[in-house]
Formats: sequence, structure tokens, C-alpha cells
Amino acid sequence: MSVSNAPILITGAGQRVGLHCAERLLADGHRLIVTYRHEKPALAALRERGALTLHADFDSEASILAFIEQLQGHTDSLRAIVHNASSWPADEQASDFQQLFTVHMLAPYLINLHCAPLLERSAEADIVHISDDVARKGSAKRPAYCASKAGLDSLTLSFAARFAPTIKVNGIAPALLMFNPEDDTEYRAKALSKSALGFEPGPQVIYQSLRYLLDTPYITGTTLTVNGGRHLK
Ligand SMILES: NC(=O)C1=CN([C@@H]2O[C@H](COP(=O)(O)OP(=O)(O)OC[C@H]3O[C@@H](n4cnc5c(N)ncnc54)[C@H](OP(=O)(O)O)[C@@H]3O)[C@@H](O)[C@H]2O)C=CC1
Ligand SMILES: Nc1nc2c(c(=O)[nH]1)N=C([C@H](O)[C@@H](O)CO)CN2
Repeated sequence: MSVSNAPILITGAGQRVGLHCAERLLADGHRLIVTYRHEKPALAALRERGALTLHADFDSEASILAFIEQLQGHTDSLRAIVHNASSWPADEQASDFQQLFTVHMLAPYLINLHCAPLLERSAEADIVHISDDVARKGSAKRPAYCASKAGLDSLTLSFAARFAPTIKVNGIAPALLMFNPEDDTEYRAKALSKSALGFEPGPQVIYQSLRYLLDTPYITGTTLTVNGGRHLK
């Protein structure tokens, strides 16, 4: 028996893009489960609007498996899983390598494998990996971050083939979406100059892409590029 109002899971939804998508999906009428690592003021509002907030730090196989067990205790179905949680070190060190691959690859890999049965109980089912356009060309400054996102793009292809036809698996690969408060004027100008469209789009372009993937039944194994035309410069 398929479940029509199964919840959507978004990881790392305490702030910025994940929070925006959580708010929009609640407004669309979806039931929602979000993960957070550090308590944030915005989480209280999500709870007031009915979202289930689960603490999760995807820093080891054990912690990821513990989250999965926690999740399975709260729901027996899922409409979608959005893998948004991510770390972006300002000054990447070799010591960051393991944690970047854990959050960007091991967490989506284990959650997808263990939670596929929950998705299978939903009439429509989607997995969406939030990647990064930088995987297209590499990153001299953040090679491990970039490689971990490239690996996530590969998981999109593999899980799309593995879970078809019951679960669609797609990705969204943004370039600049939102600056961070510490980004100075020079950095901001340089980042904006890297795209053909030249502006900071904000988190809504990820929600629009996510809505498109959730609503379109004939797309799987696809990663949407949302980069303002960086590849044209
Ligand atoms: N912002 C941008 O311009 C761009 C973003 N992207 C991608 O879009 C997505 C959203 O970006 P953005 O909103 O800026 O992301 P953030 O940098 O704001 O991080 C999102 C969340 O991930 C959580 N997180 C980080 N590490 C872990 C971990 N080990 N376990 C669990 N949660 C963790 C953080 O939790 P906490 O805060 O509690 O530590 C944070 O709230 C990301 O996947 C990002 O890589 C891609 C290109 C550009
Ligand atoms: N987890 C995060 N990943 C990324 C972020 C971020 O703030 N958090 N920011 C970027 C940059 O905007 C980059 O795309 C342009 O300089 C990339 N990934």
C-alpha cells in the first residue's frame, strides 16, 4: 500500500538554502523532517509549523547509522530525501578530507541504501543530491571538497540506475547562491564576475529546481546546472 502524504527529509536545514527549501515545502503542504547539527533560532519556527527536527552530525559511519535508526523510529515512509548538508572549509586542509567525504558521500550513500524501503512506500519517490558546479572543472583551492561533490554526482547516476523505476534520483549543481557574512567586497565582486548573469541568486533558485524535479515524472539520473552561466566565461 503506497502512502500519499509521506514526509520529505531535508538534511542540514537549520539555515540558508536548506532552511529556505524547508519553509517553501511546508508552505506547499508537505510533511517535513529536517536534520540539524547545531540548534538554530529558525528551527523553532519550523517546529511550530509542524516539522520534525532531528539532530544529526554526519561525521562518522556510526553517527550516520545512528541517525538512520532514529529516522526509522519516526516514520515508515518518505516522499523524498534532499541531501543538502554540507561543509565548505574557508581554508581547506588535508585534515578536512575525511569529513568532507563523510558528509558529502558516505551520508547520502548510507541514507539512500537504508531508507530506500521508506521511499518505496510512497506513490512518488525522489532523491535529490545538492552538489556543486565546481565539480565540472575542479578546484585548486578546495580539491577535497570538489572531489567529494564530484563523487556525489556519480552517486546520482548509480542510484538512479539502481532504484529505477520506483525512485527517481537527480542532482542540483549550483555555483554561487548566497554569500557568507564574512565574504568581503573584493571576494563578492570576483565571485559575481565568474558567471555570465553576474548576480547572487539566493536560495530560491534551489527550491525552484527542487520543485521541478519533484513534480516532473520523467527525469532521473540528471544533475541540473544552476550556475548563472559560469561555464560560458
Ligand atoms: N551557498 C552557496 O553559494 C552554494 C551552496 N552549494 C551547496 O548547496 C547546499 C546548501 O548550501 P548552504 O545553505 O550555503 O550550506 P551551509 O554551508 O549553510 O551548510 C548547510 C548545513 O549543513 C550542515 N552541516 C555541515 N556539516 C555537517 C555534518 N557533518 N553533519 C550534519 N550537518 C552538517 C550545517 O549545520 P550546522 O550549521 O548546524 O553546523 C549547515 O546548517 C550545500 O550542499 C552546498 O554545498 C553549492 C554551491 C554554492
Ligand atoms: N556548504 C557550502 N557549500 C558551498 C558554499 C557554502 O556557503 N556552503 N558556498 C559556495 C560558494 O558560494 C561558491 O559557489 C562560490 O564562491 C560553494 N559551496
